[in-house]
Amino acid sequence: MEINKIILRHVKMDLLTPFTTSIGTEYDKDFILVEVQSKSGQSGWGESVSIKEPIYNEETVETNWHMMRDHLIPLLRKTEIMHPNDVSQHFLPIRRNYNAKAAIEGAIWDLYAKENNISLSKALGGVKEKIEVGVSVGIKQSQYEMLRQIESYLGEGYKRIKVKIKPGWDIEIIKAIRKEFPEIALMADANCAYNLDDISHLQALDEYSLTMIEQPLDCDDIVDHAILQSHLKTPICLDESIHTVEDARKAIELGSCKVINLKIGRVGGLSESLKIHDLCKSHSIPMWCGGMLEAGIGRAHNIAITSLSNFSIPGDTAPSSHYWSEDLIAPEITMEDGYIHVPNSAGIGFEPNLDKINNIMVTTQPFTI
Ligand SMILES: O=C(O)CCC(=O)C1=CC=C[C@@H](O)[C@@H]1C(=O)O
Ligand SMILES: [Mg+2]
Repeated sequence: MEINKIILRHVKMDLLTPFTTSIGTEYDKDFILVEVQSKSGQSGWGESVSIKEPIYNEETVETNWHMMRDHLIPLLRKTEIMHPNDVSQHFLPIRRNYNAKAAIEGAIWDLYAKENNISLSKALGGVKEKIEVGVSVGIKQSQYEMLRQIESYLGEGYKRIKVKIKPGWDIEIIKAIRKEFPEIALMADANCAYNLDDISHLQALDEYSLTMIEQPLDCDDIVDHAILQSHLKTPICLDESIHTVEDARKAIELGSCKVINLKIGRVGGLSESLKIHDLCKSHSIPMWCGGMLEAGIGRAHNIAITSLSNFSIPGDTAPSSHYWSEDLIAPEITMEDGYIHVPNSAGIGFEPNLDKINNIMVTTQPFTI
């Protein structure tokens, strides 16, 4: 692969509706788009999932820009990329900064798929032509508002409902949801809001047939989740705790979880995602693709990875119109009867809308390679 230019774009988009979790509320998204150009004239696109504040992980838009400009892009100038799998190897000397690494690596995967005239899904080993879509419902002001929102999402066809919980907004809201919707596929995401003193409290959730409880304990924990899982009937799903395939191996070996939420940005890119996929598949640990309120570029990458066989649970891959008044890709991502079709055109299968991107741009900088 003959990459000769990388363009970083810091953009800002307003969310259609604020999104509240146990760690905060997002009203808009600042994030970085990565365009990788090759001598062939093709462009590959990636999107960083880092947000303004370091509240989900330690990265921010600012740290991304610094890491990309001062460390990751200079590294690429000194190395040769024969295949996208080489990128994460070249990035190994740099610790963590997984969101920044994934955005660049994802753009290179997209470029590679385009230059080989195959979809990103096929380049990754995808097997599905359409994926089931779940939706993540933020914390609401009241039970009534939550129940009406879920009713509305079910009417749109979503295959799985994920609700956010935290101390004081957990047992009662899950009980109310189950009373009104006894049969739906329902899961809860705690975003690290509990600790081992809450074991008996969380055991109360076991009677509501949740498909999983996501990340109940600390964001870097694997050991205590194993203790908690031994006390719960409900499967634990890990999100924030899993940064590498080694984390996933340890979690599986310790029995810390029975499901893994895969986020391409959290694990440093698609190559690591494939390793985690194959490990989970070999241990019969089902996966789903988590969301980070991505715009269309990042969402397109999520659709591609979700087409792999072990992604057996609907992910947080709602269509463009769930998040944005206008997405930054054309065509936008749409959902039919709770499914999104996996593009079979080259690369991520969606073109960047450069007019939209220029209108929402905060700053941009090109780098020659
Ligand atoms: O992208 C979506 O639709 C779901 C977003 C979502 O649930 C999250 C986004 C960012 C951080 C977290 O609060 C949360 C998650 O844990 O998945
Ligand atoms: Mg989560």
